[in-house]
Amino acid sequence: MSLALENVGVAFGGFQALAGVTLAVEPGQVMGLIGPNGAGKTTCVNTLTGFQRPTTGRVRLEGRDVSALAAHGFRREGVARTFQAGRLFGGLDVLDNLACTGVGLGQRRAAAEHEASDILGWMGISDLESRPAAGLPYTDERRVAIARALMGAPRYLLLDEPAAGMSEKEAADLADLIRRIASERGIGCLLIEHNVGLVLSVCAHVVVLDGGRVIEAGDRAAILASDAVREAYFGANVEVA
Ligand SMILES: Nc1ncnc2c1ncn2[C@@H]1O[C@H](COP(=O)(O)OP(=O)(O)OP(=O)(O)O)[C@@H](O)[C@H]1O
Repeated sequence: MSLALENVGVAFGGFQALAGVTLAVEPGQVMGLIGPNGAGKTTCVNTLTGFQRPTTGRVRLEGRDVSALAAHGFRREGVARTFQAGRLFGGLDVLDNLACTGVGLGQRRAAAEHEASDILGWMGISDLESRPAAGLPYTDERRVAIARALMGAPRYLLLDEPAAGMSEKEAADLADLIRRIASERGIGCLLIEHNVGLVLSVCAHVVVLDGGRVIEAGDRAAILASDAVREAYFGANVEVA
């Protein structure tokens, strides 16, 4: 069981954003995806969620070829994501932001509200229920976007830079939440982050992209020991403590 890219290439005109990328997100685990600016991380997430079609290769969900599925099809099949910007409905309160997603997934309104309330409670942010989304502080907006992605019990959750702009304490709390999403809800998570320390603290397995290619994959120790990773981030011949 996995959500996987199989030898995927993505070209934008003549520009090859991804080339021969193979990776798999497994249920109940948090996988990290790191790499310098422009490495192709967001393009990977877009391809794994139907926002971008692969030019070559395949996207597989539990073994099925879903390369041609549209984004709403991925969501209905249990693949949820968050965006770099929260993308909440500013005019609605927090509960309705979640409930709308449930209704969009085919739930009745009352069931959607019930699930929304449960998720906010599970995350410890029930106090936000009736707050208008437009007025939320940045960190709360991020947390609500994650809560909304949990509607409909997805099997996979792809998080695109969820800790951007957070303090160290807020990022540590977020790390705890992501661990709980995987361990308590059994969801397979893919975490894209510029905060490499956060990724290494949360993820058992990390994939490193550079120039649209996978240059390293492995556990924390393998990533820290990799010359290819050091070179991609800091240039050749730089010692990193
Ligand atoms: N729609 C597009 N059209 C043309 N080029 C694109 C498009 N989307 C992404 N690219 C290019 O593809 C490359 C990979 O972009 P992507 O956003 O996936 O990288 P990233 O690793 O997420 O970068 P960052 O860390 O800066 O967000 C970049 O050079 C980017 O400019």
